[in-house]
Amino acid sequence: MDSETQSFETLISNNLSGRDLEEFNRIYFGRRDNHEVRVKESSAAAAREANFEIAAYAFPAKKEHTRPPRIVKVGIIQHSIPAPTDLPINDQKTAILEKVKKIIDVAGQEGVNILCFQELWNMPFAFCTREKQPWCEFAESAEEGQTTRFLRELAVKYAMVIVSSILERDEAHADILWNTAVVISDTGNVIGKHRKNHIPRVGDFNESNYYMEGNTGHPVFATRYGKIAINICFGRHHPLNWMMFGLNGADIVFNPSATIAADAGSEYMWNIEARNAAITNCYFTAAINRVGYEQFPNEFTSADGQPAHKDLGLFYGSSYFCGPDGVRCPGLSRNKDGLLIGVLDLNQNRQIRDRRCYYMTQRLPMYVESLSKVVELDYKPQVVHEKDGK
Ligand SMILES: NC(=O)NCCC(=O)O
Repeated sequence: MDSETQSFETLISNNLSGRDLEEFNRIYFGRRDNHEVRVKESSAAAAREANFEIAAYAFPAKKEHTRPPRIVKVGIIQHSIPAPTDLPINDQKTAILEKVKKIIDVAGQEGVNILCFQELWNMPFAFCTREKQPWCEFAESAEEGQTTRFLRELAVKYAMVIVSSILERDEAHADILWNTAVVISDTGNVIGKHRKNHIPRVGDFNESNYYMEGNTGHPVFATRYGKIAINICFGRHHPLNWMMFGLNGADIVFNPSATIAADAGSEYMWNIEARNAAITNCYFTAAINRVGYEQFPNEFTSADGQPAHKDLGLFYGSSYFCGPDGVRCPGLSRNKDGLLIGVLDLNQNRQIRDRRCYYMTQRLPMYVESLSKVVELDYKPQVVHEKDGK
């Protein structure tokens, strides 16, 4: 699919209809009817005006006798960078904040309770360049930086929890950088932060030149609306990363990402990974990707003998939600900004756990024993060979 392809879903709906489309939906998404939820006319109008897509889907649970429903409205935003990357840093950042504020306002009007952006949403994804200047200047304090201050106000205004993935400047520790998700409460306080656990070393994703693997473990943040966690981008290839957030009690795990169609990002894997994590860990997942091309002033190479270039390739958007039963909703487009809203009944998590018993059958002690052997220097892989060719 090239950058002109609007989305996987439009490819399907342009070519299937009626019973065939229903059957496709049943087999691929997990349900015939996607449970689309109507957004307010004013939200649709604001989205048209600001040129972004808006869509909402419900993920209901069965009615229970002993617990009321736990319905949470969750919003995810994907967006392209609006300003050229050769503008002064502050101008670029202001342009992004102004653009995304229009989408946040619509999320607020829709009553979104928890909102999450794409990875490093307030800057271009410049790590492909390997240049330290000027890109390191985008870094900010997680607690007191411009972006957190900007979001605190909006969090209070809309009584919204906001998850904001930024390049963190750790002033308390010699000014080093981290790739950090900041969790801002609906009270405006910073509840805490999580630093990216798995840093890519693939293709043009040269992030390891800028920051190290995170040191915050697998925190789950207890918000007014539910327990949430953040598995930042490359961590989606690591099942144990997803697993730990589940073991710590997450209801919803966000996967703010910056990924491209080429091998390094692998668009065909995007649809599977956050979905598989939702299934195996019996929680909701929300996968969020950047959109568009980001052109940098200087050429860089990929160390693969191919010509130097100035962009990473297309960030293909396609953000989506998946429920603990593995049912997912249609994704946002591949080439347009968007706000996707999931109306999630968190009761579904326990209902699926009771039904499928994946936690009960997990065998953690067996894996603890095996893994503790694997990390030993003299580990011998458990491979059984045929004896003497007999
Ligand atoms: N941002 C990031 O970790 N990207 C790495 C490529 C990928 O696996 O998506």
